[in-house]
Formats: sequence, structure tokens, C-alpha cells
Amino acid sequence: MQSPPTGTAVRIRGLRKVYGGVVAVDGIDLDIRRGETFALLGPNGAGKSTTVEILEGYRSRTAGEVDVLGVDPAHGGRDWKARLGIVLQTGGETGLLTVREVLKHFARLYPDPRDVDDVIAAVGLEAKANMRVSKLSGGQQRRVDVALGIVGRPELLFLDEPTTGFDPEARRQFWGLIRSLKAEGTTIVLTTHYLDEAAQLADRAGVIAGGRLVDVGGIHEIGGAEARVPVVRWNDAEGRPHEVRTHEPGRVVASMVGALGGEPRALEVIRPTLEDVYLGLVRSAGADPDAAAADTNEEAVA
Ligand SMILES: Nc1ncnc2c1ncn2[C@@H]1O[C@H](COP(=O)(O)OP(=O)(O)OP(=O)(O)O)[C@@H](O)[C@H]1O
Repeated sequence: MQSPPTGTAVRIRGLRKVYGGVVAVDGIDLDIRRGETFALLGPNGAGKSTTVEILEGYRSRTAGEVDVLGVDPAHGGRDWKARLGIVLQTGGETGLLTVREVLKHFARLYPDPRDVDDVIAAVGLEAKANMRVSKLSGGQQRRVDVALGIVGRPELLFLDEPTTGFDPEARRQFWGLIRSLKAEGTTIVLTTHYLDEAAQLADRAGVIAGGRLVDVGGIHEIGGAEARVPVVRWNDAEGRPHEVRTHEPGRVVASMVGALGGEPRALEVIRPTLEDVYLGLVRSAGADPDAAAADTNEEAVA
């Protein structure tokens, strides 16, 4: 494993984006360190993609300062773009070429690309290397998108919902790939609705709701210690459910067993997951975790 890179990969101050009358990003301050895997979490329409597209140089901003690998993305040239890897929510149109052809084509655009066959193996597409992309299943096409994002050996990799459509085994294989990229020193910005994926991969996370960053911190600390206190649940003799939040679930269960003289019914000790913590954060920010994105439209800048 290489020594971890130091410094800041992404610096955001006072970022705002207004589309017509819609405030999509409402004053975000955020630093992402070099070498870390950072998860950007939030409900539909929270402003994640807008923020990430501004960082990638695909979208203009209304106000604020942004620095990505030492460059303002609004003025990032080809050399800067070659240092980024981008896996968008929807993949590109590469249907008529085979997997190997499309990767070879894109690899030529980078100064120090990875070996195309290594990349094909890393995303588990060896058996499909000579097949047209259009003939692949949705999940396999998504793997091609991921392959295209990493073929240029990026310093900073943006992954927007990378495992949508992956079967469970493919997701685990993808997690292994992300861990190996991280071990090589790649900075990774991951946008995902799969909270288990964020918990598996990220060092830190930021939760965005209504265009604001409602919390940011270590993946095991975000939301605060109180939100992670275990819960003991059981049913009484009449079948009524009870629950107690406690730092000492063992003691609670032991005293319950003592008092009942036997096994409590339907006993569970639950440690809140990142998903539970996330839902609490989003709800207390006044956002609907299940909100659908509003139907508005503005073209991205080049
Ligand atoms: N091109 C656009 N033109 C106008 N409004 C837009 C455009 N893109 C996004 N918005 C609006 O900006 C807000 C933030 O959208 P954004 O796509 O950044 O959210 P998101 O957090 O990425 O959502 P999702 O999880 O659904 O991808 C939403 O209200 C959305 O309708």
C-alpha cells in the first residue's frame, strides 16, 4: 500500500446554485481530503448531483468558491479533466462498440491509462470483453461505466449511484475494487442511496438536505453518539411491544430475564445503522427522506 496522500482534494466555500427560482444548493462549505472516500448522502432532490456536477466542471455555480485538485472547475482544462474519473448516474452512449473497444478508445485519451484488460477483469467483465455494450444487461453496462471511470487512473474519482442495477455479488466485487483504488491513494467521492454501501466504503460522509449540509463527519460518528445508542425491544405477556434506548443493553436484558424468570418474548437488541442515523438527520432537517426530485430542467454547461 502506498503512503496516503495528504492535503485537500476538494474545497468548497459558500456554494450556491439557483436554477430559475429553485435553490438547489444553499450555501455549502466542505473539505474532502486527499486519499479519503467521502460519501455524499441525501434524499432525492437534495442537491447532491448539482454539487458533484459543479465539482466536475459540468455545471456552472451561482455563487461561492470551489477548488478541485488545486483548480477552479469553472476554468478546468483538459489536463485537469484527465486527473478526474467520473461515473455519472446514467452511462454514455457506447452501444455499438465492444467492451474492449470502448475502453481502448477512452484509454487513449489519458496520459497514463490503466491496462484495459486489467480494468475489464477488475469490473468482472472478462467473459463479455468482446461483446457489444448494447447487448449487455443493465448491471453489466453499469460495470462498463465504472470501468470507463477508472481507466484513466484518476486522482479523484466521482461515483454517482455506481451500483444501481448490480446484483449482490457484483456489488461486493465493486466494493473490493473501490477498496483497492483507495489503497492506491485515489480520492473517491461517492453519491449513493445505499447506506450499507456508504457504511462499507466511506471514511467520512456528508448529509445534504434541502441544499444544505446538515451534518458531516466520520462514517461511524455522523449524527452524534446519541443517535447510535442501542435499542432493546421486546413484547410483554399481552404481546404489547416495548423498547428502551440504553448504553447498557446487556444489563437491561439481564434484569428483564431476572424479573420475568424466563425468556422475554420477541427480544431484540438493535444497534442503529447508518441508515437509521441518516433518516433521523434528514427528518430533523425537515426534509422528506422519500422526496421525489422536482421536474424542472436546465441544460448542463459543456
Ligand atoms: N437541470 C436542472 N434544471 C432545473 N432544476 C434542476 C436541474 N437539476 C436539478 N434541479 C433541481 O435542483 C434540485 C437538486 O437536484 P439534484 O439533482 O442536485 O438532487 P440530488 O440530490 O442529486 O437528487 P437525486 O438523489 O434524485 O439524484 C432539485 O429540486 C431539482 O429539481
